[in-house]
Amino acid sequence: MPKVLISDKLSPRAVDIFTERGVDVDVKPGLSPDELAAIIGEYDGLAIRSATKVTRDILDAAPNLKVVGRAGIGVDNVDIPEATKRGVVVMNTPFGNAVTTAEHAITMILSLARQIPAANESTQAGKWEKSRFMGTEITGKRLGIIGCGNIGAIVADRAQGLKMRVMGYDPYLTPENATRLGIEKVELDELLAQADFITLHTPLTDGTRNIISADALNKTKKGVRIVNCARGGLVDEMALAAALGTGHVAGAALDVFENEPATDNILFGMDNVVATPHLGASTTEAQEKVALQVAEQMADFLVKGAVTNALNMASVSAEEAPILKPYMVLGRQLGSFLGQVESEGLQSVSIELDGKAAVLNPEPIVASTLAGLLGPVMESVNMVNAAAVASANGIAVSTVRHDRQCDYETLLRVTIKHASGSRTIAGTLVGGDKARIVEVQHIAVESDFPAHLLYLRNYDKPGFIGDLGTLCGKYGVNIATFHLGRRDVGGEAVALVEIDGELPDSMLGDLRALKQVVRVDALQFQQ
Ligand SMILES: NC(=O)C1=CN([C@@H]2O[C@H](COP(=O)(O)OP(=O)(O)OC[C@H]3O[C@@H](n4cnc5c(N)ncnc54)[C@H](O)[C@@H]3O)[C@@H](O)[C@H]2O)C=CC1
Ligand SMILES: O=C(O)C(=O)COP(=O)(O)O
Repeated sequence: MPKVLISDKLSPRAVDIFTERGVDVDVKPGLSPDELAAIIGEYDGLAIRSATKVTRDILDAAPNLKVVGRAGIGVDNVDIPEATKRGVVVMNTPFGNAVTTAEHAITMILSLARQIPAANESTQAGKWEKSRFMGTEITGKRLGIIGCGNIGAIVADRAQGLKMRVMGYDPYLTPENATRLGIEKVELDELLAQADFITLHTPLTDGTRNIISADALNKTKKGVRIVNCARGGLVDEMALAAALGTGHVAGAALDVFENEPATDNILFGMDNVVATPHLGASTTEAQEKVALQVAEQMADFLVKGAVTNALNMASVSAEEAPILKPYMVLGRQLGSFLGQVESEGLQSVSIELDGKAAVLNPEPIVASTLAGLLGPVMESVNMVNAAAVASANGIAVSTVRHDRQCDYETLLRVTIKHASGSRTIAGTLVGGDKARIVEVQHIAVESDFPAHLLYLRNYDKPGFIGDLGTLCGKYGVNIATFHLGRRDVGGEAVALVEIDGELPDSMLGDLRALKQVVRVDALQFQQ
């Protein structure tokens, strides 16, 4: 039974879902990095929020880890490139807390406009400072949204309800979507120059880090108010503190900080700052949704092979997973055949899909084929990282889905080009789910993918089968099945010989010495 660790505070619904779906689960929030590293080795899955940092060190200590599930949106606390290298799927729940976070941003805008937190504190202290807390109306004010994705779009909708004029900066926002969302699409400088309120809703990436820098703040309108419910690193905190100090920025509301937990920060204690402890996603409703969703996604992956909302792998739905599985196995075995025969100097691989295979989601089939192909040569290659490993090694990958008449209900052909030539193999599914070779080097020959298979290239000359049989007898190797194919009479031929057990090394030399034999490979296939 797969085993998952929940290392942050998740709704208990997650535990119920894991258990119902056949996954063992331990709940240990608040572990230090060392404590997590000490136990992560025993788990197949890790469910987190933003507190757990899934660093390279944690991944190094997690040889059995297959999936990291983020109950939430931002995954900047996960080293995704390192996870991908190790074949660990990283998934998030991209929608579950979006509404709640957008509501927090709107709350922050209103809190700033009317100085609610400071007014509350003063009033409860018995001061009644009515004239100190003069506010600003938001109706008709310009709201600049940086990042108009899920959350930004919801903020735009709610802000329009409050009669704000909304403009947005997002390089990936199409003019059509901007019109649909009622957002005036502008460049960053224009937004900075015109907005009365600026709210940030981008992920933290190299492209967005410090997007609100000292320079950007210099371009803003005097009296601007800034809201950040996205990620701490988006705003240069020193520059913001300086701009608040001079009064150029009238107020800032921050849910997220450069260093979290933020127990000490240059912005704390300033009059015009509202701060919350990364509460954007913290409502009962949102936490139920993300916990339930992450547990469903992780359990479906670990138990059924379904991939949903993965950031480093193509999606495979729970319905698709059982349909795709035999095709993925066929791809893996065909890839493995070629990878075992030709491991050096791979330049390109082409994967052709015919018949039923051509109408399926090709990405998982291609990923599985690449994993089979590269597995014999490179350590720790799997479906998650195979495409990245191929690309990192300069291997060009192409996929062709044929829409044509085909002799087989399904045909998958894998062709590799390498330093000294090319190789190709094709296979089908017998009875809908049993992988079978039907061609090697364009020579028709049929075989399953048994645990031990001898692949011989020979010349079609009398005596070959007798010599092979004699050698098998001499070494005590039992032949289970024997398949022959040839290009033409007396010409190039292929033999695929299933044997019971491993081929003795010394027999390989004797086989290669047979006069009709061009090459021999002893192949093994995962069953
Ligand atoms: N405070 C909290 O508790 C929460 C914070 N978040 C944060 O909010 C962020 C946004 O979440 P979603 O809207 O769901 O993500 P999303 O992926 O739907 O939207 C992000 C948008 O940012 C845009 N973007 C990317 N680079 C940009 C750039 N350089 N300039 C302007 N726009 C850029 C993208 O095109 C995209 O439209 C998350 O990445 C997460 O860090 C999310 C949930 C809760
Ligand atoms: O979903 C996100 O990106 C968040 O920032 C929410 O963080 P949390 O799950 O509350 O630690």
